[in-house]
Amino acid sequence: MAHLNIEVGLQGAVMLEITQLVKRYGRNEPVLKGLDLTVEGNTVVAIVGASGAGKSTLLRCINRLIEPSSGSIKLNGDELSHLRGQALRQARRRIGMVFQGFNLIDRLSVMENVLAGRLGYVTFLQAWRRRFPQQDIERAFELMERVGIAQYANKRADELSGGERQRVGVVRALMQEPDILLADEPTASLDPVTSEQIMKLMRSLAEELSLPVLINIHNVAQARAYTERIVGLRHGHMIFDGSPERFDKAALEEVYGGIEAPDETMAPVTAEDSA
Ligand SMILES: Nc1ncnc2c1ncn2[C@@H]1O[C@H](COP(=O)(O)OP(=O)(O)OP(=O)(O)O)[C@@H](O)[C@H]1O
Repeated sequence: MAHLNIEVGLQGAVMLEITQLVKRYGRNEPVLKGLDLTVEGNTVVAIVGASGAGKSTLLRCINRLIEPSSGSIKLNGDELSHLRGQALRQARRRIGMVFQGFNLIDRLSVMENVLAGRLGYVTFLQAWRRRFPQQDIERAFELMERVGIAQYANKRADELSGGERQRVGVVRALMQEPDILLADEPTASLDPVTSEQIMKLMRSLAEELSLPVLINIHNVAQARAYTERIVGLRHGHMIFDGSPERFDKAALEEVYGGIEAPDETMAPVTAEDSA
């Protein structure tokens, strides 16, 4: 597969800066309790933690699917946490999202699903008539070629395997020309081999497109093998932030509190895995 040489986002390194982020649902105890996180350049960051630690809440605050209770979220210096209406829609297209369940429209073709990533850029009429600019179609083919799904462009999305569907999800997110990619358990619905292929793909794309990627992931072995930085959440606090090499058994136990930390999640990082 060819490597990409597509300019995405702004010139220079992208920076996400989260300061003292708090999220409370209703009157409950906060789920995120004053989180600070800065991500730059093309770093691939794994967010790990036991179920309920606040991983999805963090990603949803960043792309503003939910409203942060307080704190600041800046993307390339622009404050996202208070945006509304048109400004929020414009900010959202700078944030690509990849989902565990792929979130494709089954009855539409792969190409139509991919072009959905451009909906934030075209007029209502263009979208309704499915008249996308030629350059969008060319970019779609280039990205589909890169991830190995160009031959399925005219197939219905529900005719593809899980791994192929997730590649469609990744391309759709990249069609937004995002400044950052967020992935919420992107491999949890896939078999182990396909999961590793998707992790490897996201890592390569981060490098090729100079895109920071934040991945919520339960599989610690994959986090260690395919990301450059691990952030561990526990009860809404960040209790680990470091390289995969530093994420040892003690760190694992601290993050997971002694639960959900089976031995196989400590599989060693190999050179081949990290390629
Ligand atoms: N919409 C909501 N309303 C109320 N509470 C919520 C809502 N969404 C999440 N929560 C609660 O917030 C806490 C953190 O949830 P979150 O989904 O962020 O955790 P997570 O680390 O992503 O877990 P998992 O790995 O199981 O997806 C949980 O206790 C959850 O029940």
